[in-house]
Amino acid sequence: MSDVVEVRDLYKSFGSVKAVDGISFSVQSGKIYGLLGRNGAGKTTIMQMIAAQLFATDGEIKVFGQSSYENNRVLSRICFIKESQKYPEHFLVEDVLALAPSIFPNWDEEFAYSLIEQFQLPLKRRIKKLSRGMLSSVGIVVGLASRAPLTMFDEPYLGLDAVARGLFYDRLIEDYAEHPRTIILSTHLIDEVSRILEHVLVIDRGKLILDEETEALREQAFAVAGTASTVDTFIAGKRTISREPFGTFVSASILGSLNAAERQRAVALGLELAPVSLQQLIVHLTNGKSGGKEAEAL
Ligand SMILES: Nc1ncnc2c1ncn2[C@@H]1O[C@H](COP(=O)(O)OP(=O)(O)OP(=O)(O)O)[C@@H](O)[C@H]1O
Repeated sequence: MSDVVEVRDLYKSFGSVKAVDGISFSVQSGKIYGLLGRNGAGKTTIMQMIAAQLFATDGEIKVFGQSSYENNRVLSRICFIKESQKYPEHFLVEDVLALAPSIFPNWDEEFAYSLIEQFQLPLKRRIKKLSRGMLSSVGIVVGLASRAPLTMFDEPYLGLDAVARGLFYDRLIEDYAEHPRTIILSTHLIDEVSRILEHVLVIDRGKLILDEETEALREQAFAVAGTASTVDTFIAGKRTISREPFGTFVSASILGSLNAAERQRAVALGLELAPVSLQQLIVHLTNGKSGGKEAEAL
């Protein structure tokens, strides 16, 4: 698989703030990446540098094998949907759709209009009169219908309700299956998006602290649920990430994998086994690396 983005020893400072502090990673083609981390971790700054909207203080970024700065061949293959996307003052929703084909060579107009309908966006309304959620929906429509080979969504769902977020995930995964491309999604809602992420990059205070395939991560832990005493007997001696009581029941997350005999024992004891929450696992794995409480909630 070829690399769409290669980031090597990347630094970005704003005065004394080290927003990005020596990061290296690669993004492979045809995968969905989650760029995760707490507020101020450096996610937006990294995406801005990939999209050539910000100069690095030091380090190297290659996108499709080249520098993206003032490079139209590369920039025409990137769609970057920002959290605070700005549009010209007078723009209507339909003006955004009319402009898009000149920016994105793979723009699919029919798909765009079907998304506009599904997100219930008013074509004739001024962008500046849209609600926060509607504005996010416009970004999502552009991001999806652009079909850009590298599409980056930076917290694309501010103000979006759960129904609209579900619609976004469903349309993204369906369209991605038909038109494979590389997607980087920055988000705090890890569990909500975990089903669509194939790879996670976790940033903490400007540093990359986790770079892992989602499947490999999931195999590092499991959840077990049942009556408190049975769960406690089963997890004795195992590395417990969390233990949550629900009345007389308990659900516990354990680090490590189970062999066949242990699985059989769990079933015989009447316990339920399930994959662990990605959010919980990432928080646990990153706590040690980030030095404590800071990673408690991503
Ligand atoms: N233009 C700027 N001038 C000064 N500091 C900045 C600037 N842009 C970002 N920063 C700082 O750089 C750090 C990283 O910010 P960034 O926006 O990349 O974080 P983020 O991970 O995207 O956060 P969030 O999840 O809240 O959007 C923060 O400390 C932020 O205050």
